[in-house]
Amino acid sequence: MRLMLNLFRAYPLASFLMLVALLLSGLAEGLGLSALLPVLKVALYHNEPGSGPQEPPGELELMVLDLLAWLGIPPTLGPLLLLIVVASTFKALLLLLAQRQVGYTAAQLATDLRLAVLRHMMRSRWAFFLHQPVGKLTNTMASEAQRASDAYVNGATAITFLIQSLVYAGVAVAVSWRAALVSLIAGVLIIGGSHFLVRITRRAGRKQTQLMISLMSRLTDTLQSVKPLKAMAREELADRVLNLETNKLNKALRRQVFSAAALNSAQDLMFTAFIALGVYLALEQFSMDLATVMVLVVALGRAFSFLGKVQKQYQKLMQGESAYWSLLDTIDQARRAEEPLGGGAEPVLRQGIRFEQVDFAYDGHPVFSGLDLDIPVNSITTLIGPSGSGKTTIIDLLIGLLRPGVGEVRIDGMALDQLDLKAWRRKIGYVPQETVLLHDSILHNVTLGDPDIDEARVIQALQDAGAWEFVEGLPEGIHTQVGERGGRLSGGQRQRIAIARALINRPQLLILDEATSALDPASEQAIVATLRELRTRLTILAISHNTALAEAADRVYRLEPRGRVELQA
Ligand SMILES: Nc1ncnc2c1ncn2[C@@H]1O[C@H](COP(=O)(O)OP(=O)(O)OP(=O)(O)O)[C@@H](O)[C@H]1O
Repeated sequence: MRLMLNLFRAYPLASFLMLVALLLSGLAEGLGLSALLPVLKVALYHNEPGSGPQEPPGELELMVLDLLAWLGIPPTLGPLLLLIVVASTFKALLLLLAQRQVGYTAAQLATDLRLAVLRHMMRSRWAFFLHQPVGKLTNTMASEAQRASDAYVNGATAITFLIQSLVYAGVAVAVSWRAALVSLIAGVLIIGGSHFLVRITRRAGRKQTQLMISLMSRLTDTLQSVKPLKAMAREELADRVLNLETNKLNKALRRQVFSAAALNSAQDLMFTAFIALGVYLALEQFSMDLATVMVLVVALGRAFSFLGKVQKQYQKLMQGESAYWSLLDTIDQARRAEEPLGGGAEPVLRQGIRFEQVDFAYDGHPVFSGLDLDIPVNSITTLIGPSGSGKTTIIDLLIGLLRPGVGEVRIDGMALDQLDLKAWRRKIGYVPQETVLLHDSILHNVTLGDPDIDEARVIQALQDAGAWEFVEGLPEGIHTQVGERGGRLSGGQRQRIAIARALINRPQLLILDEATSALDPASEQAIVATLRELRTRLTILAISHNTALAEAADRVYRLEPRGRVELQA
């Protein structure tokens, strides 16, 4: 129920409207039911209501008769039945209104949660983001957000049923408070007795949330490495890894389904047995009036039935609740890891970039100490060096994704910490080591969906990246779909699209992290020629294992293991 309170606070107006509609619909339902007693008396005794042979009219009956008198309607069968129909219509309309509100809020909740996860993850520190398994994030956004939204619907439905149950119990109290009190105690005992089944579901729900996170992480990892698995005929490895997780998940699901079914059967049985006993005692032992007993059976029967439904909805709420808390926890962790975005000064790059006595370590493992580096504007600087020597780390420090432990990265003399980091990043065109294209057209892959970029600019960027020649030759040109992760293009073609993507926003600094590694010598030469031309208008920093980029560079820094850096040219 903590979840419902949380959500009521998050969506106060929607929740208030829902509750008002539910309460009014409950009142309308109660009114309809209250008219049942006089109707039965008229039908059973063919007489005026209130003049039955057995008992003087009760309070409830008098209340309905007073209402009819006030409305100027005669208390005969026709108007009484009409009153029931009108009250039911009101109830149905108000319930529909409340449920529509619940539906809107639930959909809004799922969207808000998904956006919050995405937004906070995007704003988090790079080191934090690197530790997040992709599968966990997809699971959070797809499955957990949906389960949390379903849990809200279950909670709201439980409240609807609870109100309806209270209305029926209220009518029963008005008819005979003694019978109602005994029934209430029995109801509480039945609900309390079967509550252990709800607890089983809650535990199974928590287990399901944990297992789904782990399963989805493994699944995405596996799907990303299908090619080597297939190439080496080792698909069954994936099967084995996933089998264990899915079996555990199956067990949790089985427990959930069984406890839900057990609750259903146990409740039905106990409620029916109790009502049968009640009818027997009322008619045989206490010689109660038949019409009164019939109304009591209807009112208490429905009150019990709704109370049972409250418990079942609560059980479902428990299933989904853990997904909501897990999702909030993910959001909270990302929020606490929010990346500081610098001091706010406008960055200017007219002279150059300088690393001054930079020390950097990953979790206590030093990569550099006292690193000095100069990257002058309008030139090509290339970093070379063995794998693991720290080339990518230098780039991450320059982008501001990582912070130096000691020393400064300066842009035109200004420390990166003092700059508006986002404004600095907007000046950068970045081509990563592993090119991942989106499952969309070449146009979309270059613009990344920015509607302000026109086709002419895309073609220019493709020309600058040396990609236009092959794109022009494709049947649908820039509208060609590249397939999943760009699978319909060759490695070199994908890299050139990625370079065009980096150039599209006319950056001042172009960073290429081994971006030409998949190119054949001719394509690489073409790119190098392009970079030489671009050098007149932008600053280029490249990591390369290939000689062509090193030869074209104005400066080459060779990185050695243990953080030594040598300027070669
Ligand atoms: N996120 C990380 N957490 C911990 N250690 C890391 C992390 N990223 C890199 N390292 C370590 O830091 C060192 C430098 O890594 P970096 O990726 O900068 O090297 P690189 O020169 O770019 O290598 P390559 O040429 O293979 O891409 C390596 O020893 C690496 O193991």
